Amino acid sequence: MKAKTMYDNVMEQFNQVADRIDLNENIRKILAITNNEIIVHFPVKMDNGEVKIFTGYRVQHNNSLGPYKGGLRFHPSIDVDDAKALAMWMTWKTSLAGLPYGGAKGGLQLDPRDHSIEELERITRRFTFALGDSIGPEQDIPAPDVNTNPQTMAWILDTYMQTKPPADRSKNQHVVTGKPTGAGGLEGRDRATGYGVYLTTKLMVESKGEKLDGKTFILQGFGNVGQWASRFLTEDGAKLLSVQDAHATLYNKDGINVDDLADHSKPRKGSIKDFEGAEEIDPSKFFGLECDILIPAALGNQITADNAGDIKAKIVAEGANGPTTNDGEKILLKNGVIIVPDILCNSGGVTASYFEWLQNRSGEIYQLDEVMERLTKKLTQTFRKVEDAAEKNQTDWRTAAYIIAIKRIEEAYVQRGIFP
Ligand SMILES: NC(=O)C1=CN([C@@H]2O[C@H](COP(=O)(O)OP(=O)(O)OC[C@H]3O[C@@H](n4cnc5c(N)ncnc54)[C@H](O)[C@@H]3O)[C@@H](O)[C@H]2O)C=CC1
Ligand SMILES: O=C(O)CCC(=O)C(=O)O
Repeated sequence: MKAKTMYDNVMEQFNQVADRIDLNENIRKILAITNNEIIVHFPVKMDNGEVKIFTGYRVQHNNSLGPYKGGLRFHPSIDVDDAKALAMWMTWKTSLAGLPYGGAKGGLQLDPRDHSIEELERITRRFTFALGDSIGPEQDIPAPDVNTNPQTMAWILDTYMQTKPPADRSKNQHVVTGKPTGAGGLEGRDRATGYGVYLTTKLMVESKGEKLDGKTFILQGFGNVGQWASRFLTEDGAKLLSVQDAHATLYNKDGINVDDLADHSKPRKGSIKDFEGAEEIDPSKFFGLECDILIPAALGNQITADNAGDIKAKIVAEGANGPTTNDGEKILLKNGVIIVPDILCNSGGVTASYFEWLQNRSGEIYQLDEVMERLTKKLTQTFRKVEDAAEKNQTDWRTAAYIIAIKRIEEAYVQRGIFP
């Protein structure tokens, strides 16, 4: 049987909740489709003079609550189906967080490790040009995701601005978020997603009447999200036993030092391989390691029916988007594992992006301490909303989060008088 894709999973999740809340039939039809699926092909000259054709995607799922919002990833596996799933998750995430945004996602089918920095800049600029006014500060606002970063956002901003008349250029700073701070970015956006993973994990541990201090965790993905999440968690007393990335799986029963591992991986294009502060183990052992908390912070479809039964952790905190398949989730829930769902767990990133967008729109500059304070308040509120909905509906946390997110969109359509 063909394995389910991320899109199959997100549709199944949506349909289950739509049935459960008896979602208005017309709104159900709208939310089941993506508004726009943009595919662009464009040529770029490589360093050796050869011209290569690249394929880029931007899928805009729904904008009933505000402009489309979501990241861009550069990865060989991204295709229109993945972008559709990731865009839908963004719609639920922004709605759950109470932000004035819809959902989008996109990216380029390439491996950045195959390109020089100069090639990546030319590719990003041509991609931006090809997207044209499909993106825009009040239309669709990209942000970093897998293998993209503040530099990528700065190239997009600069290219987009050049397509506008000189007098209008500075009005377009909020066409992307996650920019470098010198180019209008927000202090704290770099750590915001990882901070949210940390905070929601801590709140979940505490809601079980326990303390984070002394808990052990294992981490998949040591990029932006994984590094910041593990830094905050270890600073608050948790112990990092194992890290897996695309290149290696590390283990140390006495704990892995996050800053040392970050210093090791930085000059190695992000790879954790050959780190001396831990032993390298067989990657297939990772999910079955003894620990209290598992944090998937890499790609989707990692926890499946094949490995969910091995998982010893009692909490799975989804830093990644869509890391758990629906079949994997059923096994986890049956085994009493609590899942902090992606649309809650990793929503610190888009919440901070909203602060960045507001900062650019208002001409203000927010300080790091006020950003972290606002982020903490907003994430805690969202966490409590999901906790209450899980209790009230006697259901798991993902279903509870979806109920809140989808009902908010339904309410918007109904109040606008479209589908009474
Ligand atoms: N950057 C952000 O602000 C946000 C990111 N996310 C999600 O978090 C996840 C990670 O994103 P970032 O940290 O930004 O990406 P990143 O590009 O900084 O890091 C990705 C990490 O995943 C690892 N990885 C890739 N393939 C793997 C594999 N097959 N097995 C194990 N590890 C693998 C890489 O080696 C790297 O350590 C993604 O699912 C992304 O959609 C969610 C919300 C916001
Ligand atoms: O910061 C943003 O706008 C979106 C980040 C993102 O792609 C995500 O939350 O999955």
